[in-house]
Amino acid sequence: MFRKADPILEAKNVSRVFPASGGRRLYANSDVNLTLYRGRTLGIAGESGCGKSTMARMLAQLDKPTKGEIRFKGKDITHLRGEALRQTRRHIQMVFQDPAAAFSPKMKVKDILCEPLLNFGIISKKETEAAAVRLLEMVELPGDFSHRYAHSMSGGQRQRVGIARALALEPEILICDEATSALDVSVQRNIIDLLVKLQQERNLTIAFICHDVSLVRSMSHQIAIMYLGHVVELIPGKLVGKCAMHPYTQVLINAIFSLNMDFSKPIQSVDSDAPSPLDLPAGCPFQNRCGHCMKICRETKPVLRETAPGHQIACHLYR
Ligand SMILES: Nc1ncnc2c1ncn2[C@@H]1O[C@H](COP(=O)(O)OP(=O)(O)OP(=O)(O)O)[C@@H](O)[C@H]1O
Repeated sequence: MFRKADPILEAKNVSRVFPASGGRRLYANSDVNLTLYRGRTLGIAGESGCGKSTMARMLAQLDKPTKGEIRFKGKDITHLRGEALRQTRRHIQMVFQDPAAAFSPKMKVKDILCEPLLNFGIISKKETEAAAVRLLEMVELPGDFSHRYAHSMSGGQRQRVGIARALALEPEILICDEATSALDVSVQRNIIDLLVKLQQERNLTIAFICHDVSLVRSMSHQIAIMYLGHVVELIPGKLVGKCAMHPYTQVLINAIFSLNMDFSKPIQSVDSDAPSPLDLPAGCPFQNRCGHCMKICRETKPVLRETAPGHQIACHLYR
C-alpha cells in the first residue's frame, strides 16, 4: 500500500509551451499535477520526448511554467526571482545524466564539491579540504579523491561526486534526471542503492526521472507515467507490474517485464494492496484496453481519477 506523507513539492496544473516551427506551439507538459511526498521517491517514466526533463527543470526551479503553479511546502514558488529564488533552490537540487558535462575540467573534485558551500558562505576557503572529504565519505568515495579531476574518474565515481555536490547544501529534495542512464547496469544498481541509503539517512525526497520503468520501479514509492506531455497514470511503485491499467503504461511494462509476467489475463487485483478493477462507464476508451486509446490521448486532455490509495488513472470521460 502506498502511504502518503507530507506533501513537500507540488506541480499544480502545470503546462510548459515552447515555440515550434511555423508559428506553432509545442506543449512539452500539459496540465500536469504531481506531488512529491517527504521522504519518498516519485518515479517519472515515459518515452523520450514525453516531457520528463522539462518537468524536472520546473520542479527544480531551473525553468518556469507557462501556466500553473509549483508549490514548495504549500507556498507558491512559481514566480520567485533573485535572492528568494536562490534561497529556495538550495532546498531543491538536481542530479543530471552527465555530471562530467557540468563539471569544469580544470576544477579538482574538492572545488567542485565545495563551490555551493562557499557561494552560500557556509564554509571558508580553509575548510574546503575537510568538507570535501566529508562529502566524499557520504557517497562512499575515498577522501583522496578530493584532488582528482573529473576526467580521471569512472562514470559511476563521477556520478557519486555529482550526488555529493547536489547534497552539499543539505537539500530536502533531490531531482535526479536520468542520473543513472549513462552507466553500466551494475553501476546503476550501486548508484540506486546509494540514493536509497541517503534517502533513509536524511529523509530525503527524491524525484527519479528515467525512461526505463524497471529501473524507476526499483526505487520509487509511486510512479507517474508520462505520455505526450500528460501524466496518464500514477501507480504505487511495487504494484507497477501488477495493476497498471493505462494502455500506454502496459506498453512500457510489456517491453520490459515480458519474461516473467502474464499480461494476457484481465487486469484485476492480484494482491491485497492492489486496487479494485475500474468500474468504467460505457464508451470509456479504457474499456477497450488497446492501442487505439493512445490516439485518443493525443486529442483530449486526460483527467486523473483516483481508483485506490496512490493509484490514479487518466480517464477521458471524467472532466
Ligand atoms: N528549450 C526548448 N525549446 C523548444 N522545445 C523544447 C525545449 N526543451 C524541450 N523541448 C521539447 O519539449 C518536448 C519534451 O522534451 P523533454 O526534454 O522534456 O522530454 P524528455 O521526456 O525528457 O525526453 P528525453 O528522455 O529524450 O530527455 C520535446 O518535444 C522537446 O523537443
